[in-house]
Amino acid sequence: MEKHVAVVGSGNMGSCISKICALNARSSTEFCNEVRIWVHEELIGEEKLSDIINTRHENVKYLAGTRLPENAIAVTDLAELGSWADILIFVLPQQFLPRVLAGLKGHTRPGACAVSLIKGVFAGQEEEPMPRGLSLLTDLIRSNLGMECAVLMGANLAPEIAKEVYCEATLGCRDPIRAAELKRLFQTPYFRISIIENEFSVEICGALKSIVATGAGFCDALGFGDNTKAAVIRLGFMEILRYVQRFYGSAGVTKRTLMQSCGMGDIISSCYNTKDVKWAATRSTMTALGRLACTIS
Ligand SMILES: NC(=O)C1=CN([C@@H]2O[C@H](COP(=O)(O)OP(=O)(O)OC[C@H]3O[C@@H](n4cnc5c(N)ncnc54)[C@H](O)[C@@H]3O)[C@@H](O)[C@H]2O)C=CC1
Ligand SMILES: O=C(CO)COP(=O)(O)O
Repeated sequence: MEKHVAVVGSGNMGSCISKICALNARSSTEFCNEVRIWVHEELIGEEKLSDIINTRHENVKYLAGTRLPENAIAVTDLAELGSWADILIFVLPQQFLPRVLAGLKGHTRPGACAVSLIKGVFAGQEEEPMPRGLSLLTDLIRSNLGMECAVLMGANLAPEIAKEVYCEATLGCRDPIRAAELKRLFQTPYFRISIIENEFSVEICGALKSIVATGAGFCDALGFGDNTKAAVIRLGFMEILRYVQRFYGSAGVTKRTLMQSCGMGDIISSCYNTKDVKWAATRSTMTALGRLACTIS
């Protein structure tokens, strides 16, 4: 039976991965030709974004200039999507995940699985019906939807993937048969997938690299050069290693994972060109942090 593939999220990266999956599905007998993308509906002028994607085959807001395959179909009903999909690929900013999971809960197919591309951790607040404190985003997906969840992380700047410029990604998946299936869904000549069995290790790398990228952005804001930034990257990398050994030693995060695209690769690209580094590098961020430091001291 052909598997139904759904991408939950239609931003920069969601559109890129939809394009990849739709092209791979088109030339495969393993996956259903139609790949559905869940769009958080918004108006672009007078037109709905989902209508624009389905008629012009371009996500004009989040990935303008890239043609999406015609078998990538935008949808807006989460429950209907959940009831249809065998593989749910989550790729949306983490703050929206709880609401999206609530919309999918109770509307999933038996035997369906998930893959998360979302980088970060969930910080639960008291008033939310979610766990308090820090949780892995994949644990939220597993516990809310009752399905296995793999991860796909790497040095994967969406605008470059959209131009089909070579990059690598790491698939964290403990089940070797599912890992091979997902690799067939995601891999292209310009998007090369390596498999690591330890899902947790891949996910935690994607979460922690943002802290290092923020440090690299502060270097930019302070006018430090590339030597200092290289030191921040090296020290940040060592700190990630120490952090995971100290807090998750038994979870088996190894240097092998850290040397993959999800580790070393993502830290390098993120310290030069992500929203994290750009945010940290702005003068207003530095001014706000300076004020905060004065308040604390
Ligand atoms: N695994 C990987 O290698 C990569 C992962 N990412 C991750 O993918 C995630 C998504 O990033 P992008 O696609 O760049 O996002 P983006 O910043 O381009 O797009 C924002 C998305 O949020 C949606 N949105 C806005 N308001 C919403 C709401 N109230 N509810 C639900 N959705 C809403 C928008 O429709 C849009 O799809 C992030 O967590 C990012 O870290 C990004 C690049 C590579
Ligand atoms: O992790 C990322 C790319 O690898 C995400 O980058 P942005 O946050 O700039 O979208």
